Amino acid sequence: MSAQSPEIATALISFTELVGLLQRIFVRHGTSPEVAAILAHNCASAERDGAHSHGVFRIPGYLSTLASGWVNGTAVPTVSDVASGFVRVDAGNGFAQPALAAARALLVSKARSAGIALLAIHNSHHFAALWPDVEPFAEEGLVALSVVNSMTCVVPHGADRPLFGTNPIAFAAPQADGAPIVFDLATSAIAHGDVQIAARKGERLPPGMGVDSLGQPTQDPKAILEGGALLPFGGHKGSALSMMVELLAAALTGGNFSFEFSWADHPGARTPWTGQLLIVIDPSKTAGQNFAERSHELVRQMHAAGLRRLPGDRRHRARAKSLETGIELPVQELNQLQEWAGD
Ligand SMILES: NC(=O)C1=CN([C@@H]2O[C@H](COP(=O)(O)OP(=O)(O)OC[C@H]3O[C@@H](n4cnc5c(N)ncnc54)[C@H](OP(=O)(O)O)[C@@H]3O)[C@@H](O)[C@H]2O)C=CC1
Ligand SMILES: O=C(O)C1=NCCCC1
Repeated sequence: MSAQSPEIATALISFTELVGLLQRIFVRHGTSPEVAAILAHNCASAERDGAHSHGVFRIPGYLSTLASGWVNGTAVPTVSDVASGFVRVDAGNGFAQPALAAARALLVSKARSAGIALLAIHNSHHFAALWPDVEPFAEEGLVALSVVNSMTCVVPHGADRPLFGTNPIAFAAPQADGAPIVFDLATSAIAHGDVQIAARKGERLPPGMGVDSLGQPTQDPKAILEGGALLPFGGHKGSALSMMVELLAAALTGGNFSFEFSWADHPGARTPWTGQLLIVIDPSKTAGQNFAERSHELVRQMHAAGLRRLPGDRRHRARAKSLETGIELPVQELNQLQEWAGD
């Protein structure tokens, strides 16, 4: 997540301008205006927060995927109110974020009345950071947890070949007198996007991230991308969490496991066709209005214990800077975006 290197010419663009630019790109490449608005906001938010592996870096992957016919950019999600605390969405082979948007009001009203509600999305593609899916719930005083599975590229701990996806887990909780507490982490030692960025920059990875095509440990990102694989974070522990993500995001939703789809017939396709699960809790039903105070107290004690950085702090710093001065993009990248938008 490093800043742009000084020798690359950069330009500044406001968050609103970037959202508009990305929106025009998506529409021009085959999405509906509604889908474009959601994806553009998501992608620009990642760039604004310095989450570069899931910001504008992802645009070529979105466009080649749309061009391949693998994903339906105009899909209209089908929301089913299946049980008191359970909402199901068929994303119609479209993106996961519009499916979440379509079910959001029902999910929140169920969580507020029952105390907890679950959203199961299937037949969906998630190509983005996961924190934008949970953070807004915490801004409304709710606790949210989400998991999504991706594509086979991680060797389960103790196995011989890749099976799991990079399978992130994101969590958000409200905090009194502070931004929501949010973390979002891949269950692989490193996100696939960061391996691609390292390969593009010609950088080596730290040890313990992946293996080459012969299963030997490697720090070369290209060896991981070209026939190699990633490892779970924390050995058997991350592997167990990744397995849990496969179960919750795929088996429980009706989506594909990370190993159950293939891009072979759709050259250019990059988006995982899987599932996503969200659990939303209204803490006022369990801990009373006290929850946000309690989470603040935890943060206070963590700081008192010497903690300098909480998950989310780096993003919030990047966000504040982006909103103050604009989002910094390499000029070449900005020109390319404008060309794709037909500007
Ligand atoms: N859609 C998909 O299928 C997939 C998406 N992804 C996305 O990739 C992104 C990157 O994932 P990943 O590489 O695992 O993320 P990181 O390892 O960069 O960060 C994971 C979490 O830990 C926090 N953190 C990082 N360093 C520290 C530190 N020193 N002290 C305290 N907290 C820290 C981060 O906060 P902060 O953000 O503030 O740095 C973040 O919440 C995620 O947004 C994820 O959703 C990953 C896999 C698949
Ligand atoms: O960075 C990753 O890992 C992924 N991001 C988007 C979807 C595929 C996996």
